Amino acid sequence: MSTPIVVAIDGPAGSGKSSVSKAAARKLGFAYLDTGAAYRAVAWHVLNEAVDPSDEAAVIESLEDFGYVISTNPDEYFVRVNEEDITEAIREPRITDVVSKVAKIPVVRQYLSDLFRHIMATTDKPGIIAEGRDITTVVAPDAPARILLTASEEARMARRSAELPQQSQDQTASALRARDAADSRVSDFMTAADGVVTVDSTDFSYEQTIDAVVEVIRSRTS
Ligand SMILES: Nc1ncnc2c1ncn2[C@@H]1O[C@H](COP(=O)(O)OP(=O)(O)O)[C@@H](O)[C@H]1O
Ligand SMILES: Nc1ccn([C@@H]2O[C@H](COP(=O)(O)OP(=O)(O)O)[C@@H](O)[C@H]2O)c(=O)n1
Repeated sequence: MSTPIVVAIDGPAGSGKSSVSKAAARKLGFAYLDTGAAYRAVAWHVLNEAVDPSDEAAVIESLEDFGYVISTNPDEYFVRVNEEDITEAIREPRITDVVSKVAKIPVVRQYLSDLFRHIMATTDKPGIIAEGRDITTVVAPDAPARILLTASEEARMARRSAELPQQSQDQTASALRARDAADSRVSDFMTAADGVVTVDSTDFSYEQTIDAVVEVIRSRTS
């Protein structure tokens, strides 16, 4: 079988990476890899084992029984750890609040980046869209299509608030700001690296953003 086409998409929280990548993958018949889900799953696993997410050695040790499975089918998305379905649980604020702590540990990043490269190389689809914070720069810097998906802070906060009606807008905004600040100390996902195409979705509708991303992918891979 021929080598799959890899599409790398990075950007800050709420820019639309997950929803747009999933929709673009559907349109192109590609697989979809949500890399943030793996960092969230590590955070879930650590809390589930009553490990302190700030204790780097203990977090690293917890990787020994991290039985992680993610679906790359955009029509049937699920995330499991040791056979427990945690698709919904990893979106809870208690996970979002600590995920940056485990994501800044270099051994965790190396472990997950190797896993992502393996998933990308072994997909049975003609291509795979992988999205996160460091896919265009670290995980797949040689991908033929690399996109930085951005949106103004205001737009991103409004979108995330709409998804989290149980939290006040202020709570959602300050959590998002704090996470972006912590994450940007680890990866630069606010400026496009050389060869990375920026798609700014601030003034686009959701459908327009999908079309813009699909257009970049088509132009870079045909
Ligand atoms: N123009 C747009 N582009 C991308 N997403 C949009 C747009 N307008 C509204 N949205 C909504 O904003 C949310 C973005 O969330 P998500 O895809 O999880 O972003 P990220 O993965 O970057 O955190 C989704 O619910 C999406 O439907
Ligand atoms: N490639 C990636 C993807 C996510 N992450 C981490 O994982 C967290 C969750 O990522 P996510 O993509 O689910 O976040 P959202 O932007 O969807 O809220 C981020 O806040 C980062 O700490 C990372 O470090 N590198």
